[in-house]
Parts: sequence; structure tokens; C-alpha cells
Amino acid sequence: MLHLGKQLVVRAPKLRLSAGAVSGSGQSSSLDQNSNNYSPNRVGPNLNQCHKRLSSTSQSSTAGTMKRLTGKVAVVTASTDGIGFAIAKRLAEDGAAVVISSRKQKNVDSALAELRKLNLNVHGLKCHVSEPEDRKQLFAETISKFGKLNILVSNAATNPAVGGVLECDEKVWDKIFDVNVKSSYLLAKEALPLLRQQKNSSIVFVSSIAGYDAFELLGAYSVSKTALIGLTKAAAKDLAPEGIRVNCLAPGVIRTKFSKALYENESANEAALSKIPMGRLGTSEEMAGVVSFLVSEDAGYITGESIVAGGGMTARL
Ligand SMILES: NC(=O)c1ccc[n+]([C@@H]2O[C@H](COP(=O)([O-])OP(=O)(O)OC[C@H]3O[C@@H](n4cnc5c(N)ncnc54)[C@H](O)[C@@H]3O)[C@@H](O)[C@H]2O)c1
Repeated sequence: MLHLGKQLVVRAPKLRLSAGAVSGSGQSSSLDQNSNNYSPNRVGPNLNQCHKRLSSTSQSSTAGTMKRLTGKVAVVTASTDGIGFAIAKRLAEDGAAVVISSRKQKNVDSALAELRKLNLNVHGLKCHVSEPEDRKQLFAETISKFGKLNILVSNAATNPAVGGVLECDEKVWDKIFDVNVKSSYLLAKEALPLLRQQKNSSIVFVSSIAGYDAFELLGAYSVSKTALIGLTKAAAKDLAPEGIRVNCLAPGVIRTKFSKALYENESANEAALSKIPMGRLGTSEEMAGVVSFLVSEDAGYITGESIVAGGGMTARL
């Protein structure tokens, strides 16, 4: 399966999809329960203390989960829609100040309005990730608005054409690699001096399940996503001694406007679902939850990892 940009392709036996044309031929305590005599007052002081400790641990971890990113500042690219928007929203809900961006100012404005209605602490600007001046401005405004940077999420991606990897036109290849890979590397490189100034900084690259097993009609895109998994590992090793963690999210098939051709077409939808053991598409919010975990201190000992969130699809690889 796969999505991308204006086009979407599901890899299933004899199935081909694109946004424009779809065709395919188918393929309480256990003591409570176990003893009628149980009562906290009758089990002695040690167990009572244990109960108190457990209950205070669970309260504090709940509170920590609710606002686990308080005090952090995050930049999320391509974050006015889809998975990027959900990531920005979730990081802000978890307490971070978040800088959103997109290639179009009007998309930035409407996303900011939506997030601010929720009382979230956000700033936004136009950023085409391949433009050096835009990237420079992204970090400059992050510092002028929020004073620091702790988290970079590189989410922008493109796929201008479908086809097998060796059928890919050189210009298309360059465009895919420029946006998906080179911009991710440059964003990380340019964010690094800022991330180095903070404790517990981290980077998340958004790859794809296609990075593990190329979608046949999205060859170059898939290879670009494989490169991000490699970039994650290489950068993680370099930065681990400094305490900067680098991880990767590899979504499966996620219900965004780019996967519309799937869920709006019955046979395409069925073919896609047959490839997903959980029997449904993922949601942007589920992807955001993984990123929120990866950039939080709950993931403090995790670096160089790519987390597949694909409804069990990798179990079939
Ligand atoms: N939706 C899925 O099924 C799925 C599956 C696997 C991976 N992903 C990845 O998740 C991320 C988000 O995907 P999505 O489904 O929300 O939609 P998407 O894949 O289209 O998101 C990519 C976003 O990047 C933006 N973008 C493209 N070129 C840009 C540039 N030069 N500068 C700035 N922004 C640019 C696009 O406008 C778009 O909003 C992407 O990296 C995508 O490859 C998505």
C-alpha cells in the first residue's frame, strides 16, 4: 500500500490505486477477587504502605502523562494538516510550546486559529523545507518567540509521481530526495546548535512502513523513507554521547486526505484492509501519540529506533 502527495498506491496483489484513478482485480486487587476476607486494614502495615505507594505512583504518572512536555519547545514541519497537525496539537496538549509550519501562509493561519481556540501555546510561519531562508526563519522565529528549542519533528514529505524505482525520472527522484531526505538532514543539522543548548533534546523523523518494504508503485518514495531510517540510526549514534536522542516514526496506512482514494473506494478499501491485521486504517492522532512518547522523557533511554505504527502490517513482512 501507500499514499503520497496527490497519489496513493496500495500494494496488494494486482491492486493499483491513485487519487485520480483506482483499479484493481482483487486480491482491585486480585486479593479482592480471590479472598472474601480481604481488607486493607486486615493485611498489616506493610501491605498498606505498599498500597499507598502504588496509588501515589499511579497518580503522579497520570499527572506526568498529561503534561509531560511542559517547558519544552517543539518545531514540527508540514504541520497544518494530517499527521503533522495531529503531532503539533498533541505536543501542545502535552504542554509544549509548538511552532507549526507549512508552505502556505493561509494554511498556517487557519491551523493556528484552530489550535489557539483550544488554548494551546503555538506560533506558526510559512516554511518550504527545501528553502534555506525558510528554514533559517523557522528557527529564528522559534528562538525569538519561545527562547529555545528542545524538539524537532521532521514530517514534510512529497511524492510527485508513481512508478517503480528504476522507472523514476531523475528530476522526480531529485525532488523526492530533496524534500524527504535532504531537508530532514538539513533541518536536523541546523537545529543542532539549538538542541545542544538544552537538556534532553530530541529529533523525530517521519518515515513510513514503505521504508522497510518498498511499495512497488512508490519506489523512489519508499527508498527515501528507507534513507530516513538510516539517517535516524547514524545521527542517533553521533548524538547519543551528548544526550540528544534521534528516533523515527514509520506510519502504516493512515487516514489522511492523501489516503482518501482508499477509504472512499469500497474495493480499494477492502484490499487495503486485507493487508492490515488490525482491520482498519490508523489515525493521525495515533501517530501523534507515538511521537509524543518518543520526544518525552518516558522514552529517555530510546534512541536510534524506528517505531512502526501500522496496525500489525510488519507482522506479515
Ligand atoms: N498517510 C499515510 O498513510 C502515511 C503513511 C506513511 C508515512 N506517512 C508520512 O507521514 C507524513 C505526513 O503524512 P500525511 O499523511 O499527513 O500527508 P502527506 O504525506 O502529504 O504529508 C506531507 C506534508 O508535507 C507537505 N510538504 C510537501 N513538500 C513540502 C515542502 N517542500 N515543504 C514543506 N512542506 C511540504 C505537504 O504539503 C503535506 O502537508 C509524511 O512524511 C508521510 O510521508 C504518511
